[in-house]
Amino acid sequence: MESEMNYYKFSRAEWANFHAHNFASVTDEELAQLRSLNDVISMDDVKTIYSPLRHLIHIRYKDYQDDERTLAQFLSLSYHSHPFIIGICGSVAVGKSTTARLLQLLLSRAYPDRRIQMITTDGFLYSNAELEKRGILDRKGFPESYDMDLLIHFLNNVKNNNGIVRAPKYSHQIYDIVPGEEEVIDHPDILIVEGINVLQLPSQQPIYISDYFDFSIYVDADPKNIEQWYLERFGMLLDTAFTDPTNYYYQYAIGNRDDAFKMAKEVWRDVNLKNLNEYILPTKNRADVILHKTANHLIDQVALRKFN
Ligand SMILES: Nc1ncnc2c1ncn2[C@@H]1O[C@H](COP(=O)(O)OP(=O)(O)O)[C@@H](O)[C@H]1O
Ligand SMILES: CC(C)(COP(=O)(O)O)[C@@H](O)C(=O)NCCC(=O)O
Repeated sequence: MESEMNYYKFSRAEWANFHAHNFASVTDEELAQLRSLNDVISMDDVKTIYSPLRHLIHIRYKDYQDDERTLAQFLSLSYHSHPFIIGICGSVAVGKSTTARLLQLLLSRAYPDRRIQMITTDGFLYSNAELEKRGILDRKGFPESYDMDLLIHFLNNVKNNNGIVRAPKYSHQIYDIVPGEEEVIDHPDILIVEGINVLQLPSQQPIYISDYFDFSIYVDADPKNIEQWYLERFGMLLDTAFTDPTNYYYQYAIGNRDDAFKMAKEVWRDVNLKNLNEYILPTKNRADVILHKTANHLIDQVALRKFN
């Protein structure tokens, strides 16, 4: 069966036609703020791909608010808005956090009086010490390496406006949860949640995390390209680790570079690619929108879900 039969598919050029001219655009200066590591998102991508995407999100956000008002009326309750939650899914190193940051900026520009926050599910990974205790340190990123209970409670608290909501913080530099630091989510109107697991249906819980998402995006690409982006990011992590012995990559940074890359290639093959094929890719068809990237992160196709 064709895996994406429930989607309209558009080439880059076709999708660009849905550009919304009345939306504020971002400046080069603001784009420069977005660049993480080797990130080179172009203005053309913003206009061609992200501007129509933002317009679509605007429509869905409006529908969501209308639905909430209608339900409040039906229940004879006074209307209180609940955060609109956007999920961004895809492989390790496919560009989820970059997409999330870009959307956060675009939505902040579109709704200057609204609070748009973002978070990654990396913070819900068990600490390395806990992974080691469970004997699953080599399974980082796989479903069992996340505290899904904590993630569901986090989403439930945010959705229900239960005060300021805190979450643990993960750092790629120390390759672990950062002790004593936390992410603070303070009554957002829109929350963007990015992570490899946002569309997964965990077997243990009666509630799915996807129940909390009002719009979802899957970032897709050929695994060969993703491997290259993973290795490029690894190279950049090495370059920044030289001067910092507390950095997880320090030993690799001061050692033989070829050996370091050999290790990274093995980790890609044995951990992240495996995780992609077994647990991440099968969730692609739950997304509202699939952004397909080709070489150099160029988005060449956009798929839009037809029926829910
Ligand atoms: N649109 C883009 N253009 C150029 N580089 C990008 C783009 N998106 C991501 N990257 C780069 O690819 C790598 C992985 O991106 P990242 O956002 O960290 O992925 P993820 O959050 O999915 O792990 C990073 O080095 C990042 O700078
Ligand atoms: C923390 C992660 C699970 C999540 O990755 P992200 O999507 O943030 O790139 C991943 O970066 C990771 O550490 N995977 C385990 C194998 C490895 O790359 O070291």
